[in-house]
Amino acid sequence: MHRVIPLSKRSWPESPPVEVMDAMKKYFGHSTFRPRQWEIVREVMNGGDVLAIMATGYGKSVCYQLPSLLRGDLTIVISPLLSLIEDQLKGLRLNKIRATCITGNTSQSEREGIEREITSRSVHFLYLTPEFVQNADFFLKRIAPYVSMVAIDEAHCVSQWGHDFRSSYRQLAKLKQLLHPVTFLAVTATATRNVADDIKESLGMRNAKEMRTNLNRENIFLEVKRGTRMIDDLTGLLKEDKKGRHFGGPTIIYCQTKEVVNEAKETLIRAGVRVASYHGGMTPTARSKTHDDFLSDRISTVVATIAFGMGIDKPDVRVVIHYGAPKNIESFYQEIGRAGRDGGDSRSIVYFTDAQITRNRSLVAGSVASLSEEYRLHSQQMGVHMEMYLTTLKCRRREILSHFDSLCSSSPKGGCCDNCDRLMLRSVNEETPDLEVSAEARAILNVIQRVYGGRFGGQKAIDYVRGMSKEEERKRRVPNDLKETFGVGKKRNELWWKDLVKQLRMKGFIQENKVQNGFGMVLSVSGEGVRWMNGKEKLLVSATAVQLKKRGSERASHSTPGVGGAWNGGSEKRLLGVTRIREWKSLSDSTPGVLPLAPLPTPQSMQHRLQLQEILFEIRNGLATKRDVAPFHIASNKVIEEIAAIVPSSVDSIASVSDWSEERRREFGPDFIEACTKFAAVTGMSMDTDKKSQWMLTDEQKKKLDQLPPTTVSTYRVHLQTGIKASELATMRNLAESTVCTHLSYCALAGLPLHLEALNISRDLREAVHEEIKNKVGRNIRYLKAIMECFPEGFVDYNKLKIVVNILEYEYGIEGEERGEGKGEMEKSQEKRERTIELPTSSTSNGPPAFKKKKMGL
Ligand SMILES: Nc1ncnc2c1ncn2[C@@H]1O[C@H](COP(=O)(O)OP(=O)(O)OP(=O)(O)O)[C@@H](O)[C@H]1O
Repeated sequence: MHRVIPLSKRSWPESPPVEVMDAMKKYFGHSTFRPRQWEIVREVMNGGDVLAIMATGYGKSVCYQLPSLLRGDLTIVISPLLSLIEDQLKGLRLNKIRATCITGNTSQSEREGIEREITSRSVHFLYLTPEFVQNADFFLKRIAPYVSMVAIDEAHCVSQWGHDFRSSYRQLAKLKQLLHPVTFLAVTATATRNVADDIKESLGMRNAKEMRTNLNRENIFLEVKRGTRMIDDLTGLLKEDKKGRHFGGPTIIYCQTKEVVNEAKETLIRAGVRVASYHGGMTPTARSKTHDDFLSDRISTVVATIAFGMGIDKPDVRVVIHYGAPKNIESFYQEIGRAGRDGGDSRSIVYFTDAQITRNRSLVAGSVASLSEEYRLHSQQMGVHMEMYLTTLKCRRREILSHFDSLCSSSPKGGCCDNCDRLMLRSVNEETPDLEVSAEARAILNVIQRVYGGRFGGQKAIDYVRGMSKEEERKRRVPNDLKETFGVGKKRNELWWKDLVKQLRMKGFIQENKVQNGFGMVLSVSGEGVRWMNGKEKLLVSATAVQLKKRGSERASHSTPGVGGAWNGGSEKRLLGVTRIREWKSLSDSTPGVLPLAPLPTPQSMQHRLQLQEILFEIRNGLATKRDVAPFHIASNKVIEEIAAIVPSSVDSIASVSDWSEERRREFGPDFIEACTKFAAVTGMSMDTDKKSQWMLTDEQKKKLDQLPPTTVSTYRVHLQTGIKASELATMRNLAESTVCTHLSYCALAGLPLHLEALNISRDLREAVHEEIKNKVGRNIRYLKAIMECFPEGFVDYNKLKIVVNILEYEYGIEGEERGEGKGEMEKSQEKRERTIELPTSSTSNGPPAFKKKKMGL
């Protein structure tokens, strides 16, 4: 054990000192902190309580484990699930860190043993369930002198505002008294303003610092599809290779009921997928087998109810499918957050039907009926945001992020969602415009509330404003002002009004209430709706397809700049002119500024690298079985890929592998080194290739690369090192060819050099595209389709076109940006471009999709 430094005796500096960085490298293998991690660690080590709201898979464990490792004292970790606790303990023990747990299954004698370990200061982490804490006052008082911190994982469970309320979490505040003095660190990925305030209040940490990271999980691509037949929907996503049929990597499929779980499992078994199920109707042993088989890659897919939510800690889940409309946006964010915790590209796909949305609404209305108004509205809001996510034609990512932070300051980037992709590949601006509906909204709200008294569904109110004869009788019985409302909306069709009612419900102006002792729901106007009705504020909604139909002439003109929700900059994005302001350099150009690359690997050496990777994966899996842990506990996929690239011959050359702790490197490194040495002897592969020596970029180029999303960086790294074709690159990255080409187009826009020959992009093609842009589309490069239509079929495809257009944008600049003549001006223009990459302004596929800060309410 380390020496114990009493809590108050040391003040930790703003930048992590060397000993902290050494511990980070030693225990976690990380060379840097992610933003806010050190701030959080520092604050709790200086004795302050913290509520940390960090994206799923961001690295909360570092925050609550590092303090005890540095100070050599004891942290109690409260964790909601036994499976999570077991996973954490396995990971810590492999690092030779003393950690233990007490759960309902711990015997009295085991508890006494643990207490002895604590009092002899030979344990760093004690994991407890909140249920255990409820009845353990005497035990906790006895160990109090040894505890310096309490970490509360999944802290949103404290709050009734949240999606996963656990009453036992509310008892945790007593730990402050029982263990006094003690620091609290509460961590969660899902806390809105209300939830955050409630957590602090309920845990008695009113003075806690609240620290938030960006919640955007940009490595998860978001897609939504209409559900059809299960067999078609699910099997249509399958891929086949030597590992059999799978969804492109470890996959979780969430279903709403265990019946659907079983049906999906049977469907996939018949399709040849290695799959198992997980739901509340199974025995704990059967559930635990599914969990273990999934962690150990014996099965590729788990079909589960949401019971499989927080408990899964597998870093390389590539796909999360929701088969059926999810109920609320907060649980949904947690569930899709199971994907891509290793930072790799991942997908979230939802299949839904309208009937499922209606059923969910009815369930929520039923379950919240007994709650107070504020909780009821919040619960309904979580459902409304989910519905908006499913049905929006705009960016889905923004829809999620704005639920947690209405002032969200993150700007979604490329590889974002199906809607952004759709909007990229268009020939005119098809962004849905905002529509002013103040008069119509006031009319229908008035009718719902005053004509029908909140006792009917929406149909009667719609018929009333449309002046339908079946509701005429009603007109005679209402005050005069309401008589006039009869028929005011007859110019709009029924679907138009239905969409408006839905929009008002989504805005929170209309509330749905379940019919008592019956089926269906009735509508009333919420307090917020009444406030708006009585005010003078205008109401803008994002027009639906039906609402647009009525506005044919307006529709043609809605490509006017400025109209169009989140999308930036109207319909035009014109190349500056015909003179290059700077030259974009290919890797084959021997122009100064691009350093020569190390010789590119031959196809044979690439083949060898892949073979070695497979051998190393096998070794890892063998070690995991022997140790009864999951393969990722031994080494992550990324670590294996790095080792296969280095081909180490000694412990020294394995030292540069990142995110691999010292203890793991020491213990498992020799097995991998031995395999590499044998393989190199047979194949003649060169050994000890320092991965860094393959980075031939200038410092300035590296800086630009750092500003791009991590998935783009990974694609670029492989492209740079291998110079292989886009199709091969896609296979290697396990991505679609269009995705890797989009990544490369971002690099081109950032001025980073590419292997253009490998991508089959000639100078002639670049010039031909430039000519057409100048002559036929008025230098407007916003819509790729319009450019594509200038060429005969088959001349160029979208993948090449998006790269070429971005090269041209880099070389010629964009109207409205400064055009520099001298060096200083050029640099200014360059700086501006760098900002563009951070906060992209393009809405076509020639750059990451753009989001207008103002429109996002940023
Ligand atoms: N500073 C860092 N540098 C590199 N990788 C990091 C860093 N911090 C954490 N990670 C990696 O991030 C991944 C997720 O970490 P961790 O399990 O702590 O996430 P989490 O926030 O608890 O996730 P969840 O919300 O899903 O429970 C791990 O693979 C971890 O190694």
